[in-house]
Amino acid sequence: MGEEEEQVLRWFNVESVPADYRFSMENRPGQLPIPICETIPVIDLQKAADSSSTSDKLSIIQQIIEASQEYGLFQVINHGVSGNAVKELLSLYRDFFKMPIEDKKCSTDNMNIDALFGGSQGWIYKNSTDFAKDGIHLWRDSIKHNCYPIQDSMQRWPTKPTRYREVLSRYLEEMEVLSGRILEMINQGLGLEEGYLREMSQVQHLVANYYPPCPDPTLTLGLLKHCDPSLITILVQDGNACGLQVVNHNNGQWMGVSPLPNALIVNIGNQLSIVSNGKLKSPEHRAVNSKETRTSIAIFVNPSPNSRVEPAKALVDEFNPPRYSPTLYKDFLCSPKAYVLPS
Ligand SMILES: O=C(O)CCC(=O)C(=O)O
Ligand SMILES: [Fe+2]
Repeated sequence: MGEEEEQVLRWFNVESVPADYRFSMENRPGQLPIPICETIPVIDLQKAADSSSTSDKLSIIQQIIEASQEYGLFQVINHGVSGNAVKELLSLYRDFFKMPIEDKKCSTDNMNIDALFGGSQGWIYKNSTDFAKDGIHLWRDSIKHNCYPIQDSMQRWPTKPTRYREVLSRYLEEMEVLSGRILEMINQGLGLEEGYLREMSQVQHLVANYYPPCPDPTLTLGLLKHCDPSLITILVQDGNACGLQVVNHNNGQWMGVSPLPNALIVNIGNQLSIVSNGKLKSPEHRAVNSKETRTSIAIFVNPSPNSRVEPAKALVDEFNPPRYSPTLYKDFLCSPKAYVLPS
């Protein structure tokens, strides 16, 4: 089937938003675009590279900690991830989502959360028709799978497009380096013992989100309000549309995150909020649609399934009692707490 012919058959190829994609008045974005928050920090990591001075490094650490306290989110530039690896990754998912649905679905039935823990499952592909909140669908397709360890998990990734494994593994190797650097800086900024976050953070999983053009984005949502169940999430986005929004925790208003070319977005997840005993914020965020296609690829850097997640002892004393009780990460991920603000 030619691409044009296939496009005609695709679920989003409609002139107006079908009733079962229209969110209620209180959940839909309503007015769009909403203002971009210009004060979300854009941090230049070049200055934290090995050859830079100690005071430059400390200043970057300070910026990361402040951004994580104030917004729970920041962008990084000069992050060391090869521009070519990013370009190839974006092109890969552009091609992946264009494929016919039979090629995107995993042939293994009964996919579940095990897929994220390297179980025997493959990947989870969701078409917009699979999603429903109160009978309303998200304007999004997505694929999700485990990425750790890269070489093993790769055997269970898609094989179409044929370059899938090669392109993604290259990007993930770079993500391991970048996430290690960022976590190390957060570790230092929080005053945790050396390697504390690195040790608890080896597992990665991936979610790629495809938000097709939408005839009326004021009515629909790409992703509902949530927090990430990770330690940190590193997100790359394709397209110029402003799709990611975060809640301003001072006034509860939505703010747009600027789609900066060549930047990566770093998002503090619930696990890091818990480990830091609430010092770092895990932001509530959502994805809105636009008239243009937008794709985002999120790498979730997680604790291993059997690790016990709790406030770090170094951050707890009689004046700062632990705000969260210990939970095994795999239990947390399957609980209703996984995607909401930690309490
Ligand atoms: O598409 C986006 O910008 C947000 C993606 C996201 O929040 C997620 O995958 O958890
Ligand atoms: Fe998210």
